[in-house]
Amino acid sequence: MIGAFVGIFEAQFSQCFWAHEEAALGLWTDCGSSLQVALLDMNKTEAESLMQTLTKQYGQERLLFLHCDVEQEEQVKAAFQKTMDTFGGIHILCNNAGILNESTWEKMISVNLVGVIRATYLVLEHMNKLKGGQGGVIVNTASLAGIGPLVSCPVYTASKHGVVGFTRAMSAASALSGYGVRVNCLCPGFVQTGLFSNIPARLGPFSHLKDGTQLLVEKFGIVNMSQVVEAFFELVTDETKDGAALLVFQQERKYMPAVSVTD
Ligand SMILES: NC(=O)c1ccc[n+]([C@@H]2O[C@H](COP(=O)([O-])OP(=O)(O)OC[C@H]3O[C@@H](n4cnc5c(N)ncnc54)[C@H](O)[C@@H]3O)[C@@H](O)[C@H]2O)c1
Ligand SMILES: CCCCC[C@H](O)CC\C=C/C=C/C=C/[C@@H](O)[C@@H](O)CCCC(=O)O
Repeated sequence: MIGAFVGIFEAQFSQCFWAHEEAALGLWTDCGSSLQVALLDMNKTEAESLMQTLTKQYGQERLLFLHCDVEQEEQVKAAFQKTMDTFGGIHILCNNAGILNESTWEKMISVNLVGVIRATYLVLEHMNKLKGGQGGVIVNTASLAGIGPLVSCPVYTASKHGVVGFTRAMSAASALSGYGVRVNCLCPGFVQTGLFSNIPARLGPFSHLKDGTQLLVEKFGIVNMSQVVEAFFELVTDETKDGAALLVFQQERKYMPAVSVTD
């Protein structure tokens, strides 16, 4: 799991993650009797606090924290190899790392989109059945802004549209190639996390559009983190879901049908 500390996954991690353990373990024959988790993130401070909590609940042998910057190929490669060496396999990858700052838009593309592509290609070296892997599932955290434009965040919107498009194409490429790896994406609405704080400062040249964004927040409301984690597990455990974009609203979650140019 990448970028899973502060924010969406951190708060609900233990309650939801282990509640779905049996369903997740049932997907692969080589998983052993318990779910093991590698938490990769560049935020070591937050990691240490979460790891202490999880270790008390689930034991050190099932958890691994690895400092990893998704912008750095060698760090991602090393983190996946360490995970393989420690746990013997990788069956689920969640590409969750993401940032929002329209002033540093190249970095946002590098983390939010290029980082997802990089981690996907590197994990396939271990997951892909054609390379000796056991298959698996990849869930990329996109956003509702990956489906419809968030006017005040044009490049964030582009990065998330890219994640949705990459997910759908990678899913089809994997299926047609026989990799045995499903690829889905999560599209949550607004969630109260670090990324959602101090919004005007994050809008850069579009800070004058902050009021419109606030109206959108009031219109859509705030999604609870547990709703996002539950949606994540639906994409992991439902083997019929491949190339899916699951939208998570405050009151419901629903799938966004793929659009074809011949529709
Ligand atoms: N908060 C929302 O309203 C919302 C809604 C929809 C989607 N999302 C997406 O959810 C994901 C998680 O964001 P969040 O809201 O929890 O924000 P957050 O800032 O609380 O968490 C983001 C996590 O990603 C990590 N990260 C950032 N850059 C990284 C890098 N280069 N390498 C490795 N880790 C890195 C951070 O350390 C942090 O742990 C992001 O992809 C975000 O775009 C957020
Ligand atoms: C500034 C906060 C950024 C948070 C980014 C997160 O990824 C959450 C994005 C959440 C919602 C995005 C909604 C986008 C909606 C638009 O595409 C458009 O459909 C809105 C039209 C609404 C209306 O009818 O007025």
